[in-house]
Amino acid sequence: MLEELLEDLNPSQREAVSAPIGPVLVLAGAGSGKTRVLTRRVAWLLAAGERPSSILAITFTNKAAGEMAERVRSLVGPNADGLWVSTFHAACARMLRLHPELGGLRSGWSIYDQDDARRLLERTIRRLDLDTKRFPPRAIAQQVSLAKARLVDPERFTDEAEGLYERQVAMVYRSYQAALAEANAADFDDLIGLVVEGLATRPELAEHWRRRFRHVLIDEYQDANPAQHAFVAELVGRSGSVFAVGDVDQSIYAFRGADPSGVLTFEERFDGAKVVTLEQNYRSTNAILGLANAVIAKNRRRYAKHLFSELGEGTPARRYQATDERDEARWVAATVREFLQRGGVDPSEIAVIFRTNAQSRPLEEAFSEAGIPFRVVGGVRFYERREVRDLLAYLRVLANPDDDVALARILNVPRRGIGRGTEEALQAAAALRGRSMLSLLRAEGVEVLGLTSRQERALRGFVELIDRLGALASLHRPSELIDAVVAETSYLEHLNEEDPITLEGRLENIAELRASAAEADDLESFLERAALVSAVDEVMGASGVTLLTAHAAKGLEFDVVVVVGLEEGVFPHVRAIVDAEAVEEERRLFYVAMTRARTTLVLTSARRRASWGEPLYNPPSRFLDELPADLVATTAAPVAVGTACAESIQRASAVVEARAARSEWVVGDRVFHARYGEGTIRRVVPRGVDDELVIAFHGAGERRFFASMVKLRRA
Ligand SMILES: Nc1ncnc2c1ncn2[C@@H]1O[C@H](COP(=O)(O)OP(=O)(O)OP(=O)(O)O)[C@@H](O)[C@H]1O
Ligand SMILES: [Mg+2]
Repeated sequence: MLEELLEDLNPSQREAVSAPIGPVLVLAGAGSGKTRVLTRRVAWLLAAGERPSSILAITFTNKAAGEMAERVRSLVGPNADGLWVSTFHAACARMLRLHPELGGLRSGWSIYDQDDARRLLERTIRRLDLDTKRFPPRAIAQQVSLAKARLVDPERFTDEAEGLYERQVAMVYRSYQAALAEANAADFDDLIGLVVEGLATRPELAEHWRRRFRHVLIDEYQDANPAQHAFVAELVGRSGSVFAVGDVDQSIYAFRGADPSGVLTFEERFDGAKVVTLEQNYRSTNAILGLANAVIAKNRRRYAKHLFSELGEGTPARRYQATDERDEARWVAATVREFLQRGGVDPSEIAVIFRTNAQSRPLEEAFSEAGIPFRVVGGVRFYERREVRDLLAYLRVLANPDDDVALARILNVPRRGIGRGTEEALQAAAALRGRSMLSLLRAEGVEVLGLTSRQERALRGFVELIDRLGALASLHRPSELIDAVVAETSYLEHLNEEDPITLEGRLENIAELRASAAEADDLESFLERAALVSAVDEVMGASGVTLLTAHAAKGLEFDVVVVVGLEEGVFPHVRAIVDAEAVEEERRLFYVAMTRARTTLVLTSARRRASWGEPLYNPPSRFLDELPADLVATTAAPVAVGTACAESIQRASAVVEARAARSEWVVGDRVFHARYGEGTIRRVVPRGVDDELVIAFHGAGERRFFASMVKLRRA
């Protein structure tokens, strides 16, 4: 069994996987099998007789966690139950869920995501009579978050504050923490910070968790921040079983407080650490590696390493210089179309990577025009849609009556005559008495607010509504609770009144929320999952070309990668170009983007780019100059390519139309999909020249595909 787990690994990978229990660091470049080695180590520990429940494996996204858990299960079978594979945040949230007192919380506590946190900060700033123009909530949120990443609490922040402005920020930070505590809530950064503090100050609980997690494994270690390092240290101590894998060249979160030096100081942090390096890349061709290595070599702050690949020389990167961002997007769409049609590449094997989210819009338009299925990662995310947030806010109040941010959101949604004046009176009275809004109303009645009788009636009606729903909360499953909220509040009528045109889409979202709630055992675990899903988690699953930022692309791999917008001021980002260190982080980001590609790399830029005011004429990115000329093939003049593209788009559309016209599938057909297995066609929705198929798979739930792109058999 143990031997089997080492079979398809190279000698260095084996050495890492089978290292004696104790601190191990695997330092290696992109695509060298770090994630694979980490997964294998988990399986190896299990095969060596360690209990699954003694293992905590940390991944960068919830999605990666799910995949890793699945891979471990396929390696060792069902005895992986009890194993925790999750992000730092999700692991800490779960610990706090089991032991709220570890973080000074009460049971039923809420997680505040970035949007909630910003709202609460805004309220705090106003309450302190500060100007939200001088103290923009978004910027203050960033500062508070950076402080928490370094475990700097309000006291230390105050001590370190210089000048009036910083002292005022410190004051905001302090009141914000107080407001969080009052609401029995923790923001994202607190999840880590509270656990670290708890482990350091509550010996009995610390003892429990140290005994529980004998082995901690961490992927993407270079992007852990000091709070996360402290968390690991609290759990495993100086000589415990910690297995970290990382690549300093892929450190891209310094701007959020990540501390890549943690990788370099691993040997100081842990006694008797074993360090393994990997040199063979199993992902990319030598052409792609040559390009990536040449670029990253320009960074001064790094440890040089060699990467080689046995996947052949490969083809040079294709390079295209567009006239503007529309031309760029169209050329990319046409090129992608060619890969799909002639190259036979699966759409899910193609990624278009950009520096900032806003760059996706012209690409989305061009892809739609060309009839290419695509998905955008990190657009308006599911859990950020209004109707989804509204319903979640109801559930949150039911789980945690002190959750004031959620309460404020639904106080007058749907409209029930509770105006701004009432809300402000309620907030002020609650703040004055140091309790949450709902608990104040329940304890002292609506009369304490000195409102008109009409306002009182509206507010009383609201409390009764929450009490009615609250009575159901303990008896019903989360999905049924959603139904009850929708029914009791006449929420659908409210949506219809607001905007009948978007109603259908919103209903679909509610149905999706309901479906995802149906998978959860209880309200709290459902709310926890909803709060922790990140943009990156929405990467995989559906078919279609993936459009995503370089940050979101970390850890993933695709056959074809197109990196767009390679211009000074775009990539590297305009905020970075004046600062040598920031440029190095941008270069690492470009390195991450390029090394996602297995066989084909395409690099584009635009001469002119629309912006808020005047169009920008940015010179090509300095990174392009750093590429070895023999590994780049500049494509023909735009005009010629343009014509070729137009033809190929026409050809492609004809194919799509022909296929759609056949309308092969009808609702109720039973089908077989290579990846998801057997399923039934639930809906066929016309989308332009193509049909969208909604298929319910027995094993994999509901998935959507474009009829012309998905390969199905009749089952
Ligand atoms: N010994 C091996 N034999 C065959 N394939 C391998 C081997 N090691 C790794 N691979 C494959 O190489 C690819 C890259 O591996 P993996 O994703 O683990 O690399 P990584 O170092 O984590 O990359 P990144 O730095 O981008 O996160 C994967 O498809 C993996 O399955
Ligand atoms: Mg990896």
